[in-house]
Amino acid sequence: MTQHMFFFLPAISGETAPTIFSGDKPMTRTLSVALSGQDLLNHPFLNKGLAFSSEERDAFELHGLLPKAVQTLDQQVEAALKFLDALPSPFARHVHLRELQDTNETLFYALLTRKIDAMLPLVYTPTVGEACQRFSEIWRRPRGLFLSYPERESMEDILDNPAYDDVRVIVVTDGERILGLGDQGAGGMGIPIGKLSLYTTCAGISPDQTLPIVLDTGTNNQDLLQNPAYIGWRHERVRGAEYDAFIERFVTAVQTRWPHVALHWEDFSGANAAPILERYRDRLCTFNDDIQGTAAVTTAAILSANAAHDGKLKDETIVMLGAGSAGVGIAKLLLQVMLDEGASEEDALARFYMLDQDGLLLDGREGLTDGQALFARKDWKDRPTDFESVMRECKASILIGVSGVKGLFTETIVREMSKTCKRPIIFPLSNPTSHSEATPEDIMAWSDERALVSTGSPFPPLDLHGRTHRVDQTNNAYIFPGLGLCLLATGATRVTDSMFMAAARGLASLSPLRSNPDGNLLPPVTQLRKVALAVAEAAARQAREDGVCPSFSDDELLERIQSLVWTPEYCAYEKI
Ligand SMILES: NC(=O)c1ccc[n+]([C@@H]2O[C@H](COP(=O)([O-])OP(=O)(O)OC[C@H]3O[C@@H](n4cnc5c(N)ncnc54)[C@H](O)[C@@H]3O)[C@@H](O)[C@H]2O)c1
Ligand SMILES: O=C(O)C[C@H](O)C(=O)O
Ligand SMILES: [Mg+2]
Repeated sequence: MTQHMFFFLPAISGETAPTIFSGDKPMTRTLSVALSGQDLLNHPFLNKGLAFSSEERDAFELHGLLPKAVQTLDQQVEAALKFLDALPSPFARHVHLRELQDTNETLFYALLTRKIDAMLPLVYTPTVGEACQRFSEIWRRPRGLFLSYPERESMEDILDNPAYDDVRVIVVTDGERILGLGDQGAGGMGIPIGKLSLYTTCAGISPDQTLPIVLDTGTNNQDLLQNPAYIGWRHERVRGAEYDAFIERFVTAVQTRWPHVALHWEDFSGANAAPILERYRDRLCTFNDDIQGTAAVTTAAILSANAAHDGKLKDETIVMLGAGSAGVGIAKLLLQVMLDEGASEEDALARFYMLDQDGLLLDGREGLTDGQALFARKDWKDRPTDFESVMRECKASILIGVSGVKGLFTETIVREMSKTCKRPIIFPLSNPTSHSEATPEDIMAWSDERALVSTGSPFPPLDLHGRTHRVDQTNNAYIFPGLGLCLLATGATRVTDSMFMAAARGLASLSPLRSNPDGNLLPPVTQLRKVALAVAEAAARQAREDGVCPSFSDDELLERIQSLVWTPEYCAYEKI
């Protein structure tokens, strides 16, 4: 395979995977490259476009293939920004950025790392949602793997391709619950691609060590099934034992091919996400981002709010609107915080009110999962279970929206909550923007500007008391890149819940609110690199404590984390 060429430097130490750069600054290194001509230009990881020097153009037979000008990476970044600016919509910018990613990854990541606040909403939430919905229109060239049910017998052969020898982290989806947009079938591929571009942008994981995968087990989205241009397997979703066997085959194949890989599950339906996590979490190094990553970032934001007024979580009353992967995941981690604060399990559970589309979860309701049953109320007999009534009666101080439904946090709800709570914590976390339970602007107006608001998708800043206030984005992007970095650096064999708790506390320690009473709950997205390093370090210490990785010293941990960080800069090439 042309992609498997000799462009890596030797591993830096021990089991650490090969990296091109070390530390946060690029080292002026020379890379030995075997490709030349069109093959070199077609290799997104090696292509430099007009940045090939004239000596390199001699050595790699590039004359004639490139126009005469030689540009620097800075000039390329400037030109790309100008071009992006002129495009008519975020979607058009997403499509152009994806093209850049597929043709020149160094330039793509230089743009992302230098302009992360502007680029994040384009390559990730919310624009990635539209990209998934329109994936059949924008699919241009292969990136990652589509493993379809009808081709399951070839799965192992597909993974065997030497092009994937260096893969260390996989993000996999089956596309059934893409953000709040439902079943997007094979179009769900936009999500693993977007998540992995954050592993590189925020945590510096080298792009050639990442692999996005869609398990194409069909779709029940009628629009896709009837769309002649649909790129996926035109078939209703495979369910039950056949689905489980397909997932089992996939996990076994992954484990055989890459025994030390970190496997990240994303955007599976509520019915499949938790059972898959439970089935595999003790078998390999794996986690579910919607359950565990979301729990950690939400816990971090709430711990930050509590710390600001010396409060304890065990004294709060929490309403969770949405009882799926995210809702149950968040509630479980918050419950653990209360237990750590010294609450009894009974007292702590009494602090939770969890609702789904059928209202408050009550003990004995049929069809509850184990996670939901834990939070089902035992004390609510013969009382109304609809959201408004529950809010009226329970006097919530924290309201979290993970329902995927726009507008459920109404004026009545927010005003009701603000009557009994001085600083209501209100987090409409559903994505994308169009599915948010409320806008920050409305919440602030309805709470007389007293609420602590945070959303899942990016929102414009607020004008509060004459000051501009950034809206926090409580999104698992604050956790998974750093967690992935921790897994690669430590070689952890398992991912424990306490590693997510440590990640949450590590993130909370960076809260601007700690030093400024008017500050935000979370650092800005411009600091996601710093955040990823802090999360990686906190999770790595916990991994060591939990005995799921060797007992590295603190210095060794830090060194291993830092040595993995890849920086998007060109290096010089010499011909093999
Ligand atoms: N901010 C983040 O980092 C983050 C992370 C994960 C998920 N999310 C968002 O959270 C939402 C849910 O994700 P999930 O993985 O938990 O999905 P899920 O399908 O597992 O769960 C959705 C839950 O919402 C409930 N629900 C649906 N309609 C409702 C209604 N009208 N009233 C009350 N509850 C209702 C469902 O019954 C279910 O319990 C999505 O929009 C997703 O984008 C955000
Ligand atoms: O993808 C995101 O922006 C966060 C989360 O994983 C989601 O499913 O909404
Ligand atoms: Mg998700």
